[in-house]
Amino acid sequence: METYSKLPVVDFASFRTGSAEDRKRIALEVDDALRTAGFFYLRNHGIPRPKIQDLFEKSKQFFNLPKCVKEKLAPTPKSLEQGYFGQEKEIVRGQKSLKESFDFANPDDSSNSWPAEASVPGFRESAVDVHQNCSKLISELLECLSIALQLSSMDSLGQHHSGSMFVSSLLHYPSVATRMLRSGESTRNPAHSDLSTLTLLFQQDVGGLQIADMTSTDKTTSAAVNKSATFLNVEPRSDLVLVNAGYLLMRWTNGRWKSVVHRVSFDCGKSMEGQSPKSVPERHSIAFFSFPDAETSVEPLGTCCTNEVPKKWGPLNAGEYLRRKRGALYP
Ligand SMILES: O=C(O)CCC(=O)C(=O)O
Ligand SMILES: [Fe+2]
Repeated sequence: METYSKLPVVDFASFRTGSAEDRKRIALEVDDALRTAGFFYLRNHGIPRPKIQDLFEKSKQFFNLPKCVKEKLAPTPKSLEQGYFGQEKEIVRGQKSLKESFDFANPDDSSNSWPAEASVPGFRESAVDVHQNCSKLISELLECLSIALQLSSMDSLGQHHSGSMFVSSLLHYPSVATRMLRSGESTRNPAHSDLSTLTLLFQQDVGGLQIADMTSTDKTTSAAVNKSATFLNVEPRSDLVLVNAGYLLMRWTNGRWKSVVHRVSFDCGKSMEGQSPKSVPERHSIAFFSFPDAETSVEPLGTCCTNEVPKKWGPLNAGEYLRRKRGALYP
């Protein structure tokens, strides 16, 4: 039987309350985790668990609504990334993913579309509350990253993240026949790396997330990594939040921090005992993606460029990059 791999666990408690040395130590731990695994679990992240559990409950009620009700919330061309995405709507390298999601942005964003209050009472309130808590955690994490990168407060990463481009995504992977996933006929979430600077991921007790061991391959594109790398099974931890670096943060740090390819399949790390081997149980997760403000020019930071590792990329306009990438994902 396969097992779960060990991911770094960083305790964030003393980042808020500790001394300057405590903050520096935590920044170094995060730096190390992002240089190696690209992913880490955060303990004492400060978001109350009941709030997350409540949103998982509301999310389940939402996905249980009739398809025709959910589809009324499909994004319009104007609100490209917000609303309901039905199963098989996302196409990556010609492969359809067996998942549905509901995405929303900054609570003030007029392009958000919400279900009628009576259909899932308290859904919007719970979602906005968690979104705001995640935004606050992102600000603290960016402060921590800026310490690791030795950036002055004027140049800190937080300066470019007002929250106007943050997106929350409620995800549901319905139960599916095991054979469909094993044969590669279908996928739950195809191998990809995130576009974000940082991503937060909340899980319950159904796993399935797999992360590429980037030391096992010399490939870099998601498709090639998917074929050639060893994938590590992530143990789902409902008490911790999973944090990872996306493409924009990798580019900003001149490759110092890895944007690691990952995918969702069935939970290989879990004993199949007591489960029906014919199907894999449904999985719910909540992802929060932080992006820099649209006008930001993302260019490798001076503190990340050396003679040994010269600047690898030129400037990239964050807003244009996102528009281009999202347009390709949801044609
Ligand atoms: O649902 C998950 O566990 C992962 C989701 C993910 O990787 C994504 O939406 O980018
Ligand atoms: Fe992802």
